[in-house]
Amino acid sequence: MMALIDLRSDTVTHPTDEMRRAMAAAEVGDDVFGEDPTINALQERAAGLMGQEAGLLTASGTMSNLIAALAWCSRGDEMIMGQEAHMFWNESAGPTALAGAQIRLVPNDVNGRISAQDVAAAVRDSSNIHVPATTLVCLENTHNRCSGGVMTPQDTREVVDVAHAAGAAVHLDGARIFNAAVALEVPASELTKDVDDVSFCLSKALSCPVGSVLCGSEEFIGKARKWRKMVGGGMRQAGVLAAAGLVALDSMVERLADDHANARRLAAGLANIDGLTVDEDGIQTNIVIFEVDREKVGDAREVIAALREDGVLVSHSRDQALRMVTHRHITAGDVDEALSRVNGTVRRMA
Ligand SMILES: Cc1ncc(COP(=O)(O)O)c(CN[C@H](C(=O)O)[C@H](C)O)c1O
Repeated sequence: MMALIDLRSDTVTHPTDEMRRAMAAAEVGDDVFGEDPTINALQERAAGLMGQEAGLLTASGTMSNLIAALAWCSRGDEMIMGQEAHMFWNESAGPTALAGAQIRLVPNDVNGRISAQDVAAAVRDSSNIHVPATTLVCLENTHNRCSGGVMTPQDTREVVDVAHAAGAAVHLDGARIFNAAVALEVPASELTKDVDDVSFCLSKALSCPVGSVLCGSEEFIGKARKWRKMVGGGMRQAGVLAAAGLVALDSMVERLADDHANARRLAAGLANIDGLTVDEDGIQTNIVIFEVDREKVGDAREVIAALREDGVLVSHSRDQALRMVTHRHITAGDVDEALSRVNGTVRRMA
């Protein structure tokens, strides 16, 4: 039985042995009372890395993003985000359904950035009784549906300045913020200190089993903690999870460069397969989105099924586009083997 090569997402990563040891040994307490010492240590460490005052452990990136919408938006407000945002495509309309905020989409560029000009043009004049107030602008760095593209500190500051001038807060969906920091060779805080709050995922490329950390001002985190409780996110002895997060922040950030090198290797190989199209120069981090020629190869979802038969797991991005994501379980050798299998699959289908 050939070993599966799982390139669906970096969410498939398993905790390291060091994480498991730390989880078993973690000091714990009741976090609803704020008494779990390991969670408190993680939240403090995370806030420092983000250049923010405080942090809050959440169950997922989706929960973090929802809590940010609940904390910043009132019912009937409007929040701006990119048309390819994860918060728009993959979070079950939570910000609208539960925060009661209308979503206003602006264009993402090829790297997933939204421009200060487009945000300025989208901000509403709520002095008009017909018009909702724009109270939140959401950024995403790196960008999932835009091939892991990164925003620089300058890109971020330009949008923050426009949002603040309009009286709106800025939430950064930083699920993969450490991938951006490593790709840009800057401290993560350079990408996060100017926004009003930021969430990053422990459970993706950092390889923890669960969790994200939402960071912001003391005042914001105080509100966020109550919203988290309301959505059922209050936790008890979750220091066993936070312990993995502390190990991740110590040992799993620098190695992200390996994932980025493997993503570039993957893209270079895919570019050489007739019937597939990929923007090799656009690969900045660990996500590779590529197009499948419908006439030459077939329907994208049929290709996913055929690749699974040949031992390669990939995810669907949009239309004829598929997505591969590198992570700690994927070596350069796995990339080469996956490319060989993909080539065989594509030739079999053509
Ligand atoms: C930018 C961004 N923000 C938020 C989330 C949500 O994180 P979780 O709720 O899965 O922890 C994700 C997860 N992304 C997952 C993936 O990439 O496989 C799926 C698509 O939901 C994300 O990519």
